[in-house]
Amino acid sequence: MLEVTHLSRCYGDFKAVDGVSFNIGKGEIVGLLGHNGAGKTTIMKMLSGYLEPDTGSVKIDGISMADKPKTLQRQLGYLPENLPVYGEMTVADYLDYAASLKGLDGQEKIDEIRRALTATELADKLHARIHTLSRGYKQRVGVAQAILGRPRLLILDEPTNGLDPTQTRQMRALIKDIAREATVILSTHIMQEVEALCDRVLIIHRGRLAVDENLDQLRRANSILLETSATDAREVLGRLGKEDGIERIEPQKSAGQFRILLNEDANLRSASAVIARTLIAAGGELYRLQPEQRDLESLFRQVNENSKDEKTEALDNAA
Ligand SMILES: Nc1ncnc2c1ncn2[C@@H]1O[C@H](COP(=O)(O)OP(=O)(O)OP(=O)(O)O)[C@@H](O)[C@H]1O
Repeated sequence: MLEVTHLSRCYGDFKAVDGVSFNIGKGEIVGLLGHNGAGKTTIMKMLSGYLEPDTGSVKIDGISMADKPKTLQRQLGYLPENLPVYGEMTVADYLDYAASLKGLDGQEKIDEIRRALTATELADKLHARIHTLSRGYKQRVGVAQAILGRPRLLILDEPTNGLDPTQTRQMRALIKDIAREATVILSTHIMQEVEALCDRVLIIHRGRLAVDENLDQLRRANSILLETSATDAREVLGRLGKEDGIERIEPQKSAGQFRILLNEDANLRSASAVIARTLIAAGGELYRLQPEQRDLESLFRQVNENSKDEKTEALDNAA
């Protein structure tokens, strides 16, 4: 549905986005995660056609943003990082204006504004001027304008930024609901946000795509933590091999603790059973045998550690 190829963008000499490519399928909710300044907003501005890339392309269903920006912009909804700027306008006037920009008119425009107001629970603020609204309500106005015209692609830049816990919960429920009809890409630097909402995560690090991972796959454990009295467990388990699902055994810092990496297609339960049986048969006591949980946090840490290693290597090479 969305096809992003080798997207790059500089501000002066500084490369904010560097060769980013990914595809997003229909109905996916994808989280763009990264530290402050990683390049998320710059990517989202290019996806929505508000900023031209220096190189690379953005295509929706094969149509290029560079060739048909107006056509594509009418099919997408964009919640920018900064909230609606027309503070003097009432919510009703602003949504009317935003709907016109999307090419809506007549009864269709009225129906769409009504739908957006209901979805964002804004009906009682219809005649309020935007600058008098709380941050959470302003954010809802931003989302309401983004969903006008039932966009097939929704681009949300930090949708829960500045919201209180109740508003955050409501906003997440709203996004999930919208995603039943549309593809959603949202940026955040909050890992829980991605965990709560997304099917897939793209981690941006210094303008580059460092990780593109399906969250279900990430959660699926593919390693086991073992603690045993058998300090020679490595040798004992060394008799097991790939046919038992075992890829590699890594001793940990403490004696008797091991990390066992399984083959990609290994069955966790049968591999655990084989490990337990083998150790006990060799006279070892088993204190702990548990799947290792891989999560976003460890992935995020890994990205930063890899980048530190690369920096150290570069410095070593330069010396
Ligand atoms: N208009 C601009 N002129 C110069 N530099 C810019 C401009 N916009 C962004 N940058 C720089 O580009 C880099 C990426 O910025 P961007 O806003 O895309 O990051 P981000 O991941 O969205 O950050 P945050 O999480 O803080 O919103 C940053 O170093 C930022 O200072």
